[in-house]
Parts: sequence; structure tokens; C-alpha cells
Amino acid sequence: MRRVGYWLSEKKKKRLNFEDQIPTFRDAGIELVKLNIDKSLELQGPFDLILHKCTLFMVDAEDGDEQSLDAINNIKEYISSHPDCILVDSFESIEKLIDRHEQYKLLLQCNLLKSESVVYTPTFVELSTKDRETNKQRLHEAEVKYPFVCKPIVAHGSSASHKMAIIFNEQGLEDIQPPCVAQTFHNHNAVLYKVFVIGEKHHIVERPSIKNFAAMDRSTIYFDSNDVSKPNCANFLTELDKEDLLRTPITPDDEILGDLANAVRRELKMELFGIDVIIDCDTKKYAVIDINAFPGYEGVENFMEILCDLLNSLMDKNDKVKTENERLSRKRSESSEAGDIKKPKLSNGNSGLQPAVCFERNPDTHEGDMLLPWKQPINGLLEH
Ligand SMILES: Nc1ncnc2c1ncn2[C@@H]1O[C@H](COP(=O)(O)OP(=O)(O)OP(=O)(O)O)[C@@H](O)[C@H]1O
Ligand SMILES: O=P(O)(O)O[C@H]1[C@H](O)[C@@H](O)[C@H](OP(=O)(O)O)[C@@H](OP(=O)(O)O)[C@H]1O
Ligand SMILES: [Mg+2]
Repeated sequence: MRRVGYWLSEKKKKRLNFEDQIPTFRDAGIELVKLNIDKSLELQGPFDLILHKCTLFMVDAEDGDEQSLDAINNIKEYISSHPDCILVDSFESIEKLIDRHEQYKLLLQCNLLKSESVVYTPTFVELSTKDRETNKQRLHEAEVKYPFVCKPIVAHGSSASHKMAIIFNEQGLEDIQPPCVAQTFHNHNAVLYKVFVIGEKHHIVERPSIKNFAAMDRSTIYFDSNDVSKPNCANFLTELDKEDLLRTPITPDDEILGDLANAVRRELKMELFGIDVIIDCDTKKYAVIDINAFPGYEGVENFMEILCDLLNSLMDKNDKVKTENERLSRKRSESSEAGDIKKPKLSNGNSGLQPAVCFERNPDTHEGDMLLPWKQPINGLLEH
């Protein structure tokens, strides 16, 4: 039996019905161990893998809360003293998603979004002041157009992360609540696609979304994202105006969304995340508007079985790397006198790459070819 330590909030466990899944994990050869992250994990281990969603602690730790900081450090310390233990997902990657501005910048780094593809992220800018003229200038420079959505900079953790505003004109600039990200609003006929990623697999779920708007003389609309894009949301913001009902619905292309999932996964070095995509009514292009760490996976059939498969495949690959390392290390000590293999460098789970030994290449012997850094898999998985 493999031992997987987990930490999820009470809300998350309830939503996923996580603790009732212990038999599913057991059938997959995994013993689930609930972590007490208020204490050192040393005596609770050993663990082959740690699965977590600690976004609230991460946000509070960033704000200086000692208890949250200690909890996060307990996980980090275990990972750094047990580099063979896999962390799903790394704090480094999740941090990038917690900050919406970092998140959108990261999207611009993805090859797929950089290229002339049908996938893009709407223009955006970080706003850190209420000063009208400064904001006007920054919006102009970043080519953010009216209407735009103002989103709190912190994307996860508390209910405040989901309180947003649609600003329609210069008068609305008064309503900006810094620190936030302003992102150009794109009409998409009130349909959102959630691309739920589980390692190499992805699953697409359709959700309600905000209706079409134009830049106009109207006052700011405040909303909570939980009221617009959860299953069965229906209200004045999600109900299309009469004229928009006539537009032909667009079916998303699974290949495009699959390529997007792969591209974001490569860039983020994460296994469990969700990408929210809307399709612009006019251009028919795919706009990525949000990425969520370890989302709800609502609507994904057999999510727990797929999750078990992912965790097992990560641990299988890790085992293979460990065996190969041991073989190379034996070989190295046998031939240490010859000096033809250089010292291995060990990386741990917090680097984004899962534990793996990276050997520098010896051009004469070709020893270590299998583990050359530029052939390293993402979190133990090779590129698609
Ligand atoms: N650029 C945009 N253009 C059009 N609509 C948008 C845009 N950005 C956000 N929306 C609408 O606002 C909703 C909430 O936005 P967003 O996904 O960024 O918030 P969130 O709080 O991160 O949501 P989630 O609960 O999915 O994490 C979206 O589901 C969509 O309906
Ligand atoms: O599965 P979808 O519909 O995408 O919804 C997710 C949201 O997108 C996330 O923002 C939620 O995370 P936070 O509660 O940490 O903000 C996340 O909360 P959860 O961790 O409690 O599941 C989900 O509500
Ligand atoms: Mg989100």
C-alpha cells in the first residue's frame, strides 16, 4: 500500500465527499492519511505523496498570520527533508494562481497563447490605486477597453476573492477597488466552459455565465462570481437579452481546449487545476479568463478514480526514477575512480518538477541520457 497524506478544508472535503472515498483509494492501492498540519509531519509519515489545497492558509500566511505560516511550513519542511515525496501541487505554482495578475502574465508565457492561435487572454492591467487619472492612464496603456471586469487581486481563499464589478465608462472608474486586475469584458453569449485538468486528462463542463454587454452609459454592476458561473445559476446577469437568443450557439473544439490544457499544464507545472474559457461571439476566439487551483470538478464522472490513476502514475514514475538513480549511483561508486560521471543534483517537490536526479551529460559515455534535465518530465510525466 502506498501512503498518501492529504489536507483539504472542511468545505472542500464535504463538496468532494472526500472521506467517503477512502475505499476507492484503498482499491487503488492507496492508504489515505489525514494530515494534522498544525504539527510536524515527520511522525505522521512516511508519505509517498501529499495531496492538498491550502489556498486559504497560503493567503493568510502571506498576510502575516503565524499559525497559517507554521501550517504551510510543516508541509514544506517535510517535502524538503523527503525529496522523494511528491507534492500535488507545488506551493510555487499555486502561488502564481493566487495572484490574478501573475496568473494572467503566466498565460502570456504559454507558447499556445503567444502564437497566432485562436486562444488568447483578454487585455488586463493591475490597478493598485483609486486615483482616477492614474487608472485611466494604466487602462489606456494596457489597451483595456470598456466594459471591463474588475477582479480582486487575490483569486482564492476567501469570499472577498469572488466579489467583482463590471465597469462601463469613465464615471465607473470611481468604483475601482484596488488592489485588483481590470480585464476587458468579451461578449460570449452567457456560456462558460470549465476545462477541468487531472494530469494528462481533461474534462469539459458547460456553465452559465454573464450575458452580453456593450460600453454604454450605465452604472457599475457589482456581482459575486459564485452567483454567475456555478451550475444552475440563473439571474438577471446570466439571462440573455432577446436579440442575443437568436445567435447560433458555438460548440467548443475539444482539440483546442485539450491543447490549451497541455500548454497551461506545461507552463504551470501543476496536475490539478481548472481553466475557465469563454468564446467571443464575434471573433469566435477562445478567451481564457481564469485558472483555479484544485477546483470542484463538479460534473466530472468518476473524478475519484481518475484522481487515483493520476496519483498512482505519478508514484510509478517516481519509483522508476528512484530505481534508475540507485542503479546509476551504484555504477558511479563502482567507476568513481574513472571519474566519468558527474555528481547528481537532487530536486525536491517544491521546485515544480517532482523528485528527479538531473545528471550532467558526459559526452563520451552518454551515461545519464535517460535523465538529462532537458528531457525531464513535468511532475514525472512526459510531454504529450
Ligand atoms: N473577461 C471577461 N469577459 C466576460 N466575462 C467575464 C470575464 N471575466 C470574468 N467574466 C465573468 O465573470 C465570472 C467570474 O470571473 P472569474 O472566473 O474571473 O471569477 P472567479 O471568482 O475566479 O470565479 P471561480 O469561482 O470560477 O474561480 C466568469 O464566470 C464570467 O461569467
Ligand atoms: O469548480 P469551480 O466551479 O471552478 O469552482 C471552484 C472555484 O473556481 C474556486 O475559486 C474555489 O476556490 P476557493 O474557495 O479557494 O476560492 C473552489 O472552491 P473549493 O476549493 O471549495 O472547491 C471552487 O468553488
Ligand atoms: Mg477563479
